[in-house]
Amino acid sequence: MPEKRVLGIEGTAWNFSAAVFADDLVCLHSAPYVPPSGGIHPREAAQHHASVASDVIRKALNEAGGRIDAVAFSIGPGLGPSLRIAATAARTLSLKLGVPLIGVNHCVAHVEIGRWYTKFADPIVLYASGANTQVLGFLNGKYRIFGETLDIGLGNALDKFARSHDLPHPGGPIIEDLAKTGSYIPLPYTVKGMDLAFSGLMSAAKEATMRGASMEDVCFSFQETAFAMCVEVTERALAHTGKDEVILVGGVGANARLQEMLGIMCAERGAKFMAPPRTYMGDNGAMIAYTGKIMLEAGSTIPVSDSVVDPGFRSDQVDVTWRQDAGSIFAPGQSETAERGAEAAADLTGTDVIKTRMTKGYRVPQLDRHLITERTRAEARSIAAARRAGVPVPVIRDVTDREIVMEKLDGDVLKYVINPTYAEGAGITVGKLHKAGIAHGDLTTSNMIWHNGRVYLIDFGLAQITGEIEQRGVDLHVLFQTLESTTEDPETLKNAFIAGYSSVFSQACEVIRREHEIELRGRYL
Ligand SMILES: C[C@@H](O)[C@H](NC(=O)OP(=O)(O)OC[C@H]1O[C@@H](n2cnc3c(N)ncnc32)[C@H](O)[C@@H]1O)C(=O)O
Ligand SMILES: [Fe+2]
Repeated sequence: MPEKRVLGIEGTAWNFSAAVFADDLVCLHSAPYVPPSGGIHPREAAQHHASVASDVIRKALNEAGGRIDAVAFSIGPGLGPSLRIAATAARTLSLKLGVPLIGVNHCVAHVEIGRWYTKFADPIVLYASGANTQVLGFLNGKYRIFGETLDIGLGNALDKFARSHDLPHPGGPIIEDLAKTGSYIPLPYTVKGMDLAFSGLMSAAKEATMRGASMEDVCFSFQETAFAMCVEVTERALAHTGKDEVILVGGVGANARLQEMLGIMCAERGAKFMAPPRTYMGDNGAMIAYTGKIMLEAGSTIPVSDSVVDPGFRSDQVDVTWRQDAGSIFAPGQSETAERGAEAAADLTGTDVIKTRMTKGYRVPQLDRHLITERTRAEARSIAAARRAGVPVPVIRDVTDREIVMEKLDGDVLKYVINPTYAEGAGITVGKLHKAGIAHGDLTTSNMIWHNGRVYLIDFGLAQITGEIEQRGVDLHVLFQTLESTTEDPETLKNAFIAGYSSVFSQACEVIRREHEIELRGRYL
């Protein structure tokens, strides 16, 4: 049987693009919209798309020649007016040619073109684009989001900063160029568990230039800070899932420094790293054509009546019908004598645990030193405070610049053995912690140990002593995301956790409400 040929149409934002995979040839044609001034204007972008659509599509079809078996298009997420132009073109062609229609999730298409190019079967994906920044991994039929931006996408943060200095859109590539001759100045580094935030960094970058720092230095430091945040979260997802491949996709992925940093992180961990070339990195029709093709082979077509665009369509909502594998879930059991997490190594050979924070070759030395010392100190302070408040945590014996010596706990790590009883126990422990005014900052099941009938918390490296509801909400959000991305029945476990949490903490309702808000905020808007 000849290979299926699918026309893919992309038009979510700045690029109107169409492609067909025809045997070994990728017939790809694009017409980018370049705003005359300022950022992307949704209505103008849509007008641009409407004016180039038939020409771009005709070119791709002509080059491919012959039959087309289906028409695929980006159904979301993206800018409403632009999405509708591409959808209308796709519906019209599907009816005219009498072939099925396929609605492709744009984010998942970024992932799939990356998998196609790299041939990596089950990678952790850093997807960094204008509107989105997510760390994804496949598990049981869905791409799970391990971490994502809680405010704006990394590309938008770079573009907005560039625009505030009257640089043309898109700012990302210009910043990359300016950064080449810059030096490091400290800017805010925001990682909350597995999630990221960029708007504070962008504002601080603007302020730094207003105070007289050079554009080169600020661009360099903006990149170093933002990219280190992304790489850190990617490494956390690798450590948590035990996967051993990483790919980088999305427009910001074209950045050579980001590629270099991910490459260094992977080399240090013994993982494989690859990124597709620029053509397939930013928005393009080939990613829709390819994803459309594998969706067609899996039977995932839609009637025209179901082809309404969804500007808020999330990557984790997609049923990945075309992957038969389960996706690996957990790191294989670690050794009895040493454990290596994303940022620290624990020596378990003695009667105590010695936790040492590791230098990361992907970070500039100043940032590396700063993060290591800060986190070691903060961790020791928070563990001591938690202990005083009666929260189950290990006893601390000694602290240096990068080392903490603490009591060794025998027991099961919840990541491997979670059940409703343990989840309720986790709720009680976290409730006590939050009541004591401490937010953990990295509340995953890897950091919980069932010991003597209670859940003990470890790894306070990102903890904060704070009265804020927000930080507690982020804690629950990180935990719930972990349960969703790594367990079969997250709802039961969440409910058990909430029961325990509410039994010891009077502000539980307020925090749970805030967690819902945070989840909504993380969505593409
Ligand atoms: C929903 C969809 O419309 C959206 N697409 C999107 O944002 O376009 P994409 O082509 O994936 O990414 C564009 C972003 O990628 C940035 N970019 C491009 N080249 C860059 C470079 N060399 N360094 C840094 N950023 C770069 C641009 O500044 C811009 O912010 C998305 O995937 O979120
Ligand atoms: Fe995109």
